[in-house]
Amino acid sequence: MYTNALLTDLYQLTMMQGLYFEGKHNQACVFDRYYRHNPFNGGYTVVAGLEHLIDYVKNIHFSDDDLAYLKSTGIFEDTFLDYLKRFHFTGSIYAMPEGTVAFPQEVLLRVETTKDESLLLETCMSMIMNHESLIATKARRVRCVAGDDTLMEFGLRRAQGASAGVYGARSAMIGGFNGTSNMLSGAKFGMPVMGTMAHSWVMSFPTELEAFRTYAKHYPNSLILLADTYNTLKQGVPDAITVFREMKEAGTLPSFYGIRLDSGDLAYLSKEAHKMFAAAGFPDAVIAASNDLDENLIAELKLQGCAISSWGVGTNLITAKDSPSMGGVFKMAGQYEGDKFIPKIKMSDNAEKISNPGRKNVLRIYDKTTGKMKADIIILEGETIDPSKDLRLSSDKTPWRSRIIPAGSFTVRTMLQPVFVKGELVYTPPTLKDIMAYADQEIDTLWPEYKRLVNPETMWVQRSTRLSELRHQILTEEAAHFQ
Ligand SMILES: Nc1ncnc2c1ncn2[C@@H]1O[C@H](COP(=O)(O)OP(=O)(O)OP(=O)(O)O)[C@@H](O)[C@H]1O
Ligand SMILES: O=P(O)(O)OC[C@H]1O[C@H](OP(=O)(O)OP(=O)(O)O)[C@H](O)[C@@H]1O
Ligand SMILES: O=C(O)c1cccnc1
Repeated sequence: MYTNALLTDLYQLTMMQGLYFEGKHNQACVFDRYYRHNPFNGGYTVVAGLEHLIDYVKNIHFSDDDLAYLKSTGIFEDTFLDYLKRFHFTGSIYAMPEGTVAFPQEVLLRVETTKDESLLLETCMSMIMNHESLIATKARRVRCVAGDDTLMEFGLRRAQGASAGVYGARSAMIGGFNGTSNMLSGAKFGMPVMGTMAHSWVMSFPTELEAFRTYAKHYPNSLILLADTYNTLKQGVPDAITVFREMKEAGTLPSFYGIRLDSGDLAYLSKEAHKMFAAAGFPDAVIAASNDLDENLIAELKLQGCAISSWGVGTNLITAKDSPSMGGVFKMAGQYEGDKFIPKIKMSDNAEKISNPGRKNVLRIYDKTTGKMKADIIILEGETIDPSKDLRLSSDKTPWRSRIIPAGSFTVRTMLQPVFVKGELVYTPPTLKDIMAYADQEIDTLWPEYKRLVNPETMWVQRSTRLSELRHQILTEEAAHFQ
């Protein structure tokens, strides 16, 4: 059987082999994972994927089949393959917990291990965290406009593969969805599964009314009838009312019942349907909607006064259609030469792309009274901020915008938590329920200005003075080589 050890790019393995023969594969180093822009032109990113990542790192090893395949390529030598037989993760990983809100340039995850382990992990680690954070962020944008409405993830059939569907559904929960139609996600992650019926069910019976009655007979407690197969207002809603009335008379009408609309003008149809339900004595009939929805359309439908309180969101969420990739990167921040740690940067003509050197963490500053976030400061590990002293925020990018946060008015939180230490898993992943509750609290730490869909405020993120100085010093030294 092939394993996830092969879920990587060829160049990682060729570099690993090269370093092995150069005797450098065991060199200790530090890599950071961060991203440069929030997806969807948004004001934040919701971190997700850590549980998946832990599972991947814990289990990483090369099977006999993996090794046989590597040999068959003709690229890898037996001595290196022998070494890979014993490969497992021996390093340390520090990460922001799933559900955390994060911002560009911040270290979301720091890996301290050997060169070869860092190389092997990079591709899969980036894939997992980029994908799951992207979908969790999209879902959170939907939640932010949906208020307390029910959000159902319906995307599996349009997902780009099984893994994207399964882990995407989990990420949607971290972003604030209530459930999914995806059964494997439900089974694997203990998520609530939800669903209605397809047009094919309605079309399988001589009449829509018969289709509704039969469904109600089998599923009297979960009764959302698809009302748009033929004519929503002239037939679908009246047929639904007939079934609700029959159930009410029989004393079997459940507390949660209603219809789903999947085409036409969802605002108009939902308002008309609600009026018809109310006139028939069913004012609490739920109106669910689906049809290529996303956060923008839901916001627009709400502006139009729609009577929808349950939303099925598929394609646009599971594929993150309007921002389909997250550009998170994994860059070396330093390496040990003997016992000495040498911080490193990746140079670029584009100032934004120059990486931050050193072993870093992120300190988050909250207003003590409101609990809202004020800023993030990227620090060199070990640096502290004393909340009993004034804090001066001053970015080296925009020094003229400096400001003081008065002593005693703020709290400080360290964002990266130890996950693996020297190969040992030291972190107990929270349950999905706990992650969801934490993710809700996290988004509440942002003022609405950071959450709006269009042109949100940019969170204040700066380097500490020591980090800025170190970066400047390395940049100056590197630049001197090209004078
Ligand atoms: N009131 C509305 N305002 C804005 N967009 C809407 C409104 N009602 C529906 N939409 C959206 O417009 C898009 C097109 O919907 P429409 O039902 O016209 O096309 P359709 O999906 O091709 O329908 P059908 O299944 O009948 O062919 C969908 O994304 C839908 O969610
Ligand atoms: O529109 P999305 O956000 O992607 O949500 C999922 C869609 O999948 C279903 O349609 P489909 O036409 O695949 O099947 P159906 O016959 O059940 O309507 C459902 O009715 C939604 O329209
Ligand atoms: O249960 C539903 O209504 C459903 C599930 C998947 C896709 N579309 C709709």
